[in-house]
Amino acid sequence: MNTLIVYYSLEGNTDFVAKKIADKLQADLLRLVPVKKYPEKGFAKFFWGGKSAMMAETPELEPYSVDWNSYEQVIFGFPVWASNITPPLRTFIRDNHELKEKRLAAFACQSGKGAEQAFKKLTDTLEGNTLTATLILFDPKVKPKDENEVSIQEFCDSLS
Ligand SMILES: Cc1cc2nc3c(=O)[nH]c(=O)nc-3n(C[C@H](O)[C@H](O)[C@H](O)COP(=O)(O)O)c2cc1C
Repeated sequence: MNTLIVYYSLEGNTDFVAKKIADKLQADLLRLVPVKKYPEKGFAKFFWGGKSAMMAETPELEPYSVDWNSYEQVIFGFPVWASNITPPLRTFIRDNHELKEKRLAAFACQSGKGAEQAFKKLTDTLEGNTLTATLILFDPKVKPKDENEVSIQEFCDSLS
């Protein structure tokens, strides 16, 4: 199934997983980049990112293009922020109503908890569409584990 992986990553964990999934499924990658970058370090990172997620902001994105006729399936990837999806993904979903017609799945990276809640909030943005599969990983780039490889493979198997 022709698949597009749409993701945002601040610190590389989601990017790490997105590339693994793309490799296994022969999927294309679209990394979302906000025009105004989020701080990457210290208190400012948690403060501005957390606030933006809690307020369900929709930041402007750097230009991208998607040929929607080419894809039957879209996989969203995001880091959990304040038990929510990351704002750049919210912008993408708002701007691409073609998603209503696609098979959708999602994976989330987190350091503690909140992914289940974030998936519920993600589903709320999907105009009645649902997620066929979800995957949660714990800081997979900085804390690599064999079990992550297994769960990534199972996720991909359930989608192909
Ligand atoms: C602003 C902000 C808010 C976060 N909120 C949560 C949270 O609610 N729950 C959690 O488990 N991790 C939280 N994290 C940690 C990230 O979700 C986690 O480190 C993730 O693996 C980072 O992915 P990335 O490297 O692709 O950015 C937060 C990180 C940031 C920067």
